[in-house]
Amino acid sequence: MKQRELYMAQGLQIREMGTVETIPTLPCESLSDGKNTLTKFLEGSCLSIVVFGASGDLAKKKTFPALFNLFRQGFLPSDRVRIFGYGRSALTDKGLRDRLIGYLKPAKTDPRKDPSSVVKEFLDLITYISGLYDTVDGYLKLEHLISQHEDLKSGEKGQTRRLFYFALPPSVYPVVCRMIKQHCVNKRGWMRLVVEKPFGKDLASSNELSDQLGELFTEEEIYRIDHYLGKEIVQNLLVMRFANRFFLPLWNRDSIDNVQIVFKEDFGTEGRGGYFDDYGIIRDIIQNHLLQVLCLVAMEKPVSLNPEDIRDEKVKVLKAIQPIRDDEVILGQYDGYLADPTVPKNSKTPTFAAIVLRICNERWDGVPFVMKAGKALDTRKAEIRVQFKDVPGDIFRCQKQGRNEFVMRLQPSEAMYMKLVVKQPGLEMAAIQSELDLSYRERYQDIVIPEAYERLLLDILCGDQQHFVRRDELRRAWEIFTPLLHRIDKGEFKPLIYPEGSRGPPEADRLTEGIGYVRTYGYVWNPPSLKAGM
Ligand SMILES: NC(=O)C1=CN([C@@H]2O[C@H](COP(=O)(O)OP(=O)(O)OC[C@H]3O[C@@H](n4cnc5c(N)ncnc54)[C@H](OP(=O)(O)O)[C@@H]3O)[C@@H](O)[C@H]2O)C=CC1
Ligand SMILES: O=C1O[C@H](COP(=O)(O)O)[C@@H](O)[C@H](O)[C@H]1O
Repeated sequence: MKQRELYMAQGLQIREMGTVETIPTLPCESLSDGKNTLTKFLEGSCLSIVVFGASGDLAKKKTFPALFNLFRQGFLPSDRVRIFGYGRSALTDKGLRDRLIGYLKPAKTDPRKDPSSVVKEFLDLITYISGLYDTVDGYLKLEHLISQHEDLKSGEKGQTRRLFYFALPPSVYPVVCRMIKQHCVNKRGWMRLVVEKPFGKDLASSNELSDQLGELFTEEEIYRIDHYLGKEIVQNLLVMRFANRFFLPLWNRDSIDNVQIVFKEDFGTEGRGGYFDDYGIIRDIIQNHLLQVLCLVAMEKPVSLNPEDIRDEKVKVLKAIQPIRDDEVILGQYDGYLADPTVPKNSKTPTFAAIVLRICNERWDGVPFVMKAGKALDTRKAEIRVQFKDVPGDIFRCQKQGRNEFVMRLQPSEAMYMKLVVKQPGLEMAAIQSELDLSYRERYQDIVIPEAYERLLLDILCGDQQHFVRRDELRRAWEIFTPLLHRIDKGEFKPLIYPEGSRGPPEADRLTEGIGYVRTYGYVWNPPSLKAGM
């Protein structure tokens, strides 16, 4: 059972006419076929979680905090779970725990009296193993400690579960996989491997990595994590699109003019310049996070909620994407990027890109999808903006007001809102633009939205691969971008320099206007959820 099912079990909080009322929810089928229930999950056998690269940035900022959140909600019972951090760094258990403590935030609503005791209980579950990735010793020690834990909790013959999380640079994946296969295979239950993006640098390297992993482990054992698939609004796309009658006839080329999928960060590479410069914004954000979002925006209705049926539909969208046109690519690099000491002085790596993707199928032919991502821009946000066509026979002359738009804001402050034209209140018969707003912070005041990693880790424990990238999806995603990436790598496209804190190169705005996007002028809506302190 997932957090959403827990909410259902508890009864939704609804607010009406200023009152708060709890209504029992109607019996509701699990949102995903074959998903394990909480009972089944909690009754599960003993669990060992191994975090490779435990000393690193991702581990401390995302992996361990997500595990902590699952722990404090009761998903990782301390009588069955042990967490092993593994890395080359010479750390002790205490050394690792001290590193993590500042990143573990007990929720204000935690039922336990002393939040620091929850943190301590969690930290006590962690053992650190210092070892190399390519030699046997560390893995033998790891296997010994896991087996010891399993024997203690499950007896010598009981079922066990092993989860290996790769918070590591992908270059190390193959050797770690080989070592796990040789020394740490679970002979008494399942084992699952979680690998982080980037899965390769281009089609060839990604295929090679997939082959290397595929020789050792089955597709069912490999979870390619893309944390955008764990974000609330991204998970809502499927429900929003296919459970609402009024979207069904509109969601196509007849009504939609263009779609923008945008990622902006208001800070630069911040010490990750060494990694970033090798990859650039297309490999870091567009080829994975934004493309996954595009799939969910554009795919056909799957025949069921079975993860394979959903991923089949995503692959079909990817297969229908046309080669990228040179005149539909704008690259940028922020002024100041080269000042990062970890970035080579003559780097031409793009920190900004706007790219038009075109899907050649019956639903989307002629509708441009603009993928825009950049670092060191004017704001931090990620959103999907669907712009509708002009109303034919415009008797109110409302086209001057701007077009209908449906915006899904992934962050900050999750929201979905519709920009539409209404009568200006008053005596005059005038049309003005307004909005219908579902700001999550206002609407779901008592609900804490889970972090993406927390949700995805729970999916892994439940064996649900719906929100993970399948091998054929990955291959097709690289096929789309590899020709462009190779030409960028050869220096055939030069990034335009843009000031830090700006919207990016003005050429990108001209590109979006060129493909038909009409900006709304004279009216800026400031959603309440953004005013409230983000
Ligand atoms: N940081 C982030 O915000 C995000 C990261 N990712 C992905 O997660 C993975 C880990 O990222 P992150 O934690 O930032 O990476 P780090 O650079 O912090 O590396 C993690 C750990 O891996 C070990 N390591 C680093 N370089 C090497 C190397 N060349 N050979 C062997 N071991 C090495 C180090 O541990 P030790 O020396 O102790 O062994 C290090 O602490 C990467 O694939 C990254 O792309 C994905 C999304 C976001
Ligand atoms: O994968 C990555 O994502 C982060 C942005 O994640 P978000 O959840 O904060 O939107 C980005 O900063 C990083 O460069 C990239 O590797």
